[in-house]
Amino acid sequence: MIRAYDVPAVRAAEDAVRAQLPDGELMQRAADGLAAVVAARLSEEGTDQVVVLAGGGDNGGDALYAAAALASEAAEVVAVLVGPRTHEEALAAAESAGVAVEEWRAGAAPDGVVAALAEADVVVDGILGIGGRPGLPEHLAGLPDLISEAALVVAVDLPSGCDPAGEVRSDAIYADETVTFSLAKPVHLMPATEEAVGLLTVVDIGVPDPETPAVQRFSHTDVTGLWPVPAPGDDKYSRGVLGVVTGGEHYTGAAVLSVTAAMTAGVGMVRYVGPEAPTDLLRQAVPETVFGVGRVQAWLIGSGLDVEAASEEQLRAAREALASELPVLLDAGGLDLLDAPRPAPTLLTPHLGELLRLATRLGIPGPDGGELSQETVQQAPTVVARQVADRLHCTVLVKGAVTAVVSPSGSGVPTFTQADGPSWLATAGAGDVLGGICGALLAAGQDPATAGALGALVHGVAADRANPGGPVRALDVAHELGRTVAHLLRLPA
Ligand SMILES: NC(=O)C1=CN([C@@H]2O[C@H](COP(=O)(O)OP(=O)(O)OC[C@H]3O[C@@H](n4cnc5c(N)ncnc54)[C@H](OP(=O)(O)O)[C@@H]3O)[C@@H](O)[C@H]2O)[C@@H](O)CC1
Ligand SMILES: Nc1ncnc2c1ncn2[C@@H]1O[C@H](COP(=O)(O)OP(=O)(O)O)[C@@H](O)[C@H]1O
Repeated sequence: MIRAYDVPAVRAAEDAVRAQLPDGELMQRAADGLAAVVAARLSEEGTDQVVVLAGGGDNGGDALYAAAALASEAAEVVAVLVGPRTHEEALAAAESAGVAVEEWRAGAAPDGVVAALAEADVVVDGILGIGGRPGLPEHLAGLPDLISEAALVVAVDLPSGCDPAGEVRSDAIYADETVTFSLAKPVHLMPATEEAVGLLTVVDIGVPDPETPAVQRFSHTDVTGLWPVPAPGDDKYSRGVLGVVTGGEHYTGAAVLSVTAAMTAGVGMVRYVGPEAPTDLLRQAVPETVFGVGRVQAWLIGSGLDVEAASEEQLRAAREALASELPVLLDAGGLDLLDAPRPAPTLLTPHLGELLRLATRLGIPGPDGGELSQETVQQAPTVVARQVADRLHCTVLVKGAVTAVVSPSGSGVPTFTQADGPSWLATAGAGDVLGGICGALLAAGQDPATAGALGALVHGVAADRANPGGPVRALDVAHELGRTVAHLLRLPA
């Protein structure tokens, strides 16, 4: 499990440790850890030109002390002071170690800075850390274009410009590697910001984990212990039966994809409710499917379901499921069926377009009070997802390269994010497969947040294993699930 802590919790944990240490010791540990990582990269690459960008806060202090430590490791270290102020002790240490200093506190970049950035092998981004607001300082808007394409960009704590809470996408430095100190922060794991982080390296500076994480991510080794594994006394009913209302006359394949995925992920039994075309197809493709309404432990409703054109039988089954006390997963067209909170566990699995449609239907406004836009949903997907979760008292899984599983405010459940799948997984029907996996987990008794996050993990790993490094089709991902679960269950805890 990877855990990330919000900024107030990080500051409190750091303050408690700092109070026990000599002045400046904690920052020195951070700077030494950062310098060791940069020195290792220089020696791996055989390179030696370093530019350190130092902002006005403690993040700039880390960067300048690291510059001082690197002065003996690199042929040239240039520190560029970009903040309205400078950490004076750290600057003095850098200067006395022989670091060349440039200033770029406003306006266009001075020629010396442009030249240094164009020639740099490694650029250390120490402009803003956890004290940063989203976006780069105005005069640094053009900075990313000045950094040599060939340079390795190492961010201190987080890429400058990123929202430390990871809620909002903004102009930022895109790092190849981010070196953080003892504790991961939401920025490192959230969909709006993770892409800018690159490789995350955690350097231990002796700050213990706070009690409550804000964001969590399952690792492969967490699957053992969470995945429902049958015992000798189990039968198909005790393992969980999933009722499935997916597909229709137009989207027949969605039924095959979702039911195949639920079966290969290990559900005890599937009861499918749908019209003739998907039913005929399922009889051929997944002969173990049972047809018609009956007793189930959870419902999967929606993938490939067009509510306007759905059969009477499907709509009746869906409405009865929503009125029941059973867990329900709503995907795609099924999202149109929920208007108010229900008293049982409910997991919604929209992609960004479906999230916009759903939030708009619920009357959730944009940040300016006007109508919600596609741009807002793209820039702040978890903010919108949380508003939906709060309105409907449900769990919202937002699909994407980084999939986020958001629970209602005040529920005490952290946001889960998973980034396990290759970009090849962005293919038609992949969401139907995810629905089948998460549905199987709900039927086995998992709570919606765990079912969503664990399902996303297994979905991503299966996509990779189905054809490592190359294209995959959704049905191949579904067929890979059984072997993927077996592989993950064999990993040592
Ligand atoms: N605490 C500890 O024990 C340890 C801390 N450590 C390190 O300290 C870092 C946190 O340092 P920090 O608190 O000084 O904040 P930091 O991110 O440097 O920002 C400074 C100032 O920038 C400004 N500003 C913000 N956003 C802006 C924007 N978009 N555009 C323009 N300006 C903006 C804003 O000032 P304002 O504008 O409000 O006057 C803000 O106050 C942390 O990430 C880690 O690297 C380590 O040494 C380990 C021990
Ligand atoms: N760039 C990406 N990298 C990895 N996974 C992705 C990427 N884009 C989308 N996905 C995953 O692919 C699936 C697509 O689902 P969805 O958009 O619902 O497709 P469909 O409706 O065709 O089934 C989701 O699980 C999503 O997380």
